[in-house]
This record gives sequence, C-alpha cells and structure tokens, in this order.
Amino acid sequence: MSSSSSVFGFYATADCLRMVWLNDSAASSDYSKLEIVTGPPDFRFLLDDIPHFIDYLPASLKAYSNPLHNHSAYSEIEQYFVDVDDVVAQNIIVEKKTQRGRYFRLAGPRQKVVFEPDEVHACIVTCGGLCPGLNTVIREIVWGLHHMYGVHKIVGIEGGYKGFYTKNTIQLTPKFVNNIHKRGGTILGTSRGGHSTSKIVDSIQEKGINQIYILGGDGTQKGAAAIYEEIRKRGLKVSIVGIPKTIDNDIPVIDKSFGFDTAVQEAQRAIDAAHVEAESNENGIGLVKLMGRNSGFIAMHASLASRDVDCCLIPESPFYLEGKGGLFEYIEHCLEEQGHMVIVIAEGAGQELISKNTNQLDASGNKLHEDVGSWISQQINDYFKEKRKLPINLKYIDPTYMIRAVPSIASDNIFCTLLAHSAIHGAMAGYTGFTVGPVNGKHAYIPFHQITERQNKVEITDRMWARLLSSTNQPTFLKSGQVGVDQNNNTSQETS
Ligand SMILES: Nc1ncnc2c1ncn2[C@@H]1O[C@H](COP(=O)(O)OP(=O)(O)OP(=O)(O)O)[C@@H](O)[C@H]1O
Ligand SMILES: O=P(O)(O)OC[C@H]1O[C@](O)(CO)[C@@H](O)[C@@H]1O
Ligand SMILES: [Mg+2]
Repeated sequence: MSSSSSVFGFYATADCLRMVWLNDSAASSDYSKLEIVTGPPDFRFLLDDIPHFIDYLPASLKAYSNPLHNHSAYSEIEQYFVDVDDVVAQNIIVEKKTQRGRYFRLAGPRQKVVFEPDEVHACIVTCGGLCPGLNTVIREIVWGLHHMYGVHKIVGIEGGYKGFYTKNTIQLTPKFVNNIHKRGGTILGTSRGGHSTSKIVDSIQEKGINQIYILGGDGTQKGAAAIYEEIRKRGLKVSIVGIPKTIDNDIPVIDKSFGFDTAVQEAQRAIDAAHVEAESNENGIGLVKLMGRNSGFIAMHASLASRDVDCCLIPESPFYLEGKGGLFEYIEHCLEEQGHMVIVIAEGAGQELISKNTNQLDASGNKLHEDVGSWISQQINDYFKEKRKLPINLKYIDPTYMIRAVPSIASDNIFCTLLAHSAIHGAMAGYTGFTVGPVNGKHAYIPFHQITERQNKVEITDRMWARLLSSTNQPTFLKSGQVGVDQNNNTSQETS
C-alpha cells in the first residue's frame, strides 16, 4: 500500500482553538486532562480533547495519506473522512439559555495517519469479567487493521494484564479469528489483578508493540490510563486505546456498553422460567438474581423488557422488608391479588441489610458481595412460613454467569464492529490515551479520566426508573422527602 509522507501538520488546523492544560503544575505526571476552549465566555465551546503523539513526540512526526484513500469501499466518498473539527456534543438536550457545551472528538478515519502499515505492531488484551461480544471486538480489530489499513503484525496477549509479562503472545490473523464471534468468552482469556504498570510497559518496549487495544471495564480503563502515562513519560510512539466492556453498563458518558443488550436478552429466559414456576404453584414466588455489582441496569432493563416482573430491586434504590411500604407487605398484596409474583434482584442490591460484613475483595480490589439472592430467599421463607403462617412456594433462579457467557446477539455484533473500527481509526491517526464509545448515538473519542472518575448508576430520579415503577407497581421504598436527589451528580441525559 503506497503512502505519501509529509511533515505532520494537520493538528494546526484547529487554529482558532486555545489549548489549556488543566494540570500545568503536574505536567510531568498527569497529561490526561486536556481541554480546548474557544469563543466568548458566555458562549464557551469546550472540547474535552484526547492526547495525540504530536503533544509529546518531536515535531518530526511524519504524517501519511490514509490508506483508505486507496480502498475500494472508502475511496469514492469524501465525507467518510472525519474533519479535524468534527465533534460530538455530550448533552444534546439544551435549554434556550444554555450557552456552553462540552464536546468530544468524533470517531472515524482521518485524512492522514501517522503509521505506515508495515510499521504497526498491534496487540489486543482483554481484562476483567467476561462480556458477550469480546470475541467480536477482537475479530473486528484484526479484520479492520488487516483489510482497511494493511496491517499484518497483530498479536494477542493472553490472560489479561499479567499476560504482558508472564506469557508469550499469540499471532492473530483474519483466518485465525474468522469465526470467533460465534463463541462466548474471550479467546485471549482474561483475569483480575496483576496490573504492574512498569512490567507491562517494559514488555511493550521489548516486544516492539506500538498500538495497544485494551478491552475491559472501569478497572481496566484505569489500568490503561496508567499505561498511557508511563508510555508518555518514556516518550514512546505507542498508542493506547481503551474499548469499554461491562455488562453492568456502569461506564459513564457512553450511551451503553457492548454486550449489555445480549445480557438483558439472555436474562429473559431466567425471568420467563421464574414466571412459569410462580404461576404454576400456589402462592408461587419466582426470584431471579441478575448481575450488577454497583449498578442495577441489567435488572431494570430485563424487568422492563419482560413485563412479567412485579418487583425489581437494585443497589441504587434501598429497600426494607417489614412494615408499611416494605417488601413483605407488597409480596402479600401480590399473592392476594394475583396468586403469584416475580422478583428480580441485582446482585448489589440490599447489601446494607445483610448483617455479615466480611469485606472480602477480589484480585482487582473490587468488593465481593454477599449472595443477596440466597439471603432474601431465606428472609421471605422465614417471614411467610414462620411469622405469617402463609404457605408460599419460592423458586430461586441464579443465572448469574449464564447471561454473560453467551455469544453476542446481532445488534451487539454491529456495535462491536463500530467500536473496533473507531479504535483503529483513532490509533492510526496518532491519537492515544483515549477510549471509544457512542455518545448520543455518535461514536466519539473520550479521554480516560471522563470514564474512570465515576460510575454510571441508575438514576432513580430519571423517567426510566419511573417507567419501571409504573410497570411493576412496586412500592418506591422511599420515605416522603427522599425523592429528588441526583445520587451521582450524573450528567447523563434521559434518552427517551
Ligand atoms: N486503579 C487501577 N489501576 C491500574 N490497574 C487497575 C486498576 N483497577 C483495576 N486495574 C486492573 O484492571 C484489570 C481489570 O480490573 P477489574 O477486575 O476491576 O475489572 P473491570 O475492568 O472493572 O471489568 P468488570 O466490568 O468485569 O469489573 C485488572 O487486571 C486490574 O488489576
Ligand atoms: O465472578 P467474577 O468473574 O469476578 O465476576 C463477577 C462480576 O463481574 C461483573 O459481571 C462485571 O463487573 C459483575 O456484575 C460481577 O459482580
Ligand atoms: Mg469493574
């Protein structure tokens, strides 16, 4: 593939923009917060920018014509290429008096790239828990690099972050990854813990790797940010790209994480089974525990989708068992009214009610939760059988790992393809230290700090939670005066 080289210059087209380093005093250790501000104070345009090699590598950085200019699928249509000024608004719902906005760079191919195809040595690593679609993203990175940019040197790091310094790499070719999207899990393996920044960067340097695609959740993205900082400190031309993964959907800023829809879809089977069991037994109660360590998105969406759920319990909405407005009163009401009921509970819900406090952590330092499903089954059985002397038939279904071990559904496969392509275009153009994801429906490049500083949570003040409450008719478990608090100070918007 031929590529004409020129002195790197396209960054300067943002000539009307003023660059502001937020962290001047910590310039040697924190390069991650770069905001570009323009316009009069009342109409401020704020680009939450991502780093580029030009920021820290000598100005001799070469730029080449994007090989996509010679690609039969892309070459004809000029607007396939993203303009240097194209941005995505973080908030698309504005009021008349809104005068300022935060924007991210629009993802997509640039006119110029900073790598020649033969120069690229890319690697892919998957970290944290499993998620449907991991294999699809791996496949699409390999195919995209190979077929769009003519890159042939691509390797996989096995077993998560620690694989960088404990294992050999595996060669990834389009043929090798061709069918992997039909399988659940990750062909590369994954792990928690074992993030040693210096050992990882030493290994990157030893192997001569210069593009790193890192798939994982909030912890993984924090690890990616640390790798980026170290790479930058060492002055290496190595692009660090994060691809957010979590079925919990707890990564902020982005509309949704891949695999989430698949998990919600798969959860329907468990809820259906719980409903069948509950309906067929006298005073039947079907109880389903779903994943969601700190965020109840899977439980909320699976309940809303099913319409058979009478009560959905999530970490963001504390509940209580006994007394007026409590869970037991509501269960009794449902049994009286319809003879059965279905409860969905997220794994992180009600932890504060469980007396055991073991404070156990996993290898990454995440708090391990008590099994709220078993605990609440016991509580319900004890209360109705012992205290109320009401015979109930409770069936507890725990499909925890089943909803994340499946292959991704069709819509997630397309989502994964877009993520992979966005990641590749960004890395080839010389951007680094960023993550990719849809913001208000448009794929964008987002700086790491935006997605690692907080977690996405279900807003119980949002209309989606109101929809859930009105679909189940469950109590709010709120005492009067408790409503109206934005728990996260979340800037995410109601989408429908
Ligand atoms: N603050 C951090 N700094 C550096 N590395 C981290 C940090 N937090 C987590 N990691 C590393 O990232 C990897 C994955 O982290 P973790 O187990 O928390 O999963 P995750 O990426 O958050 O995904 P999941 O959605 O499954 O929780 C681990 O190897 C862990 O050591
Ligand atoms: O048992 P593992 O593999 O550590 O993963 C469990 C966790 O992973 C997640 O699926 C994603 O963070 C959580 O919902 C869950 O608590
Ligand atoms: Mg996590």
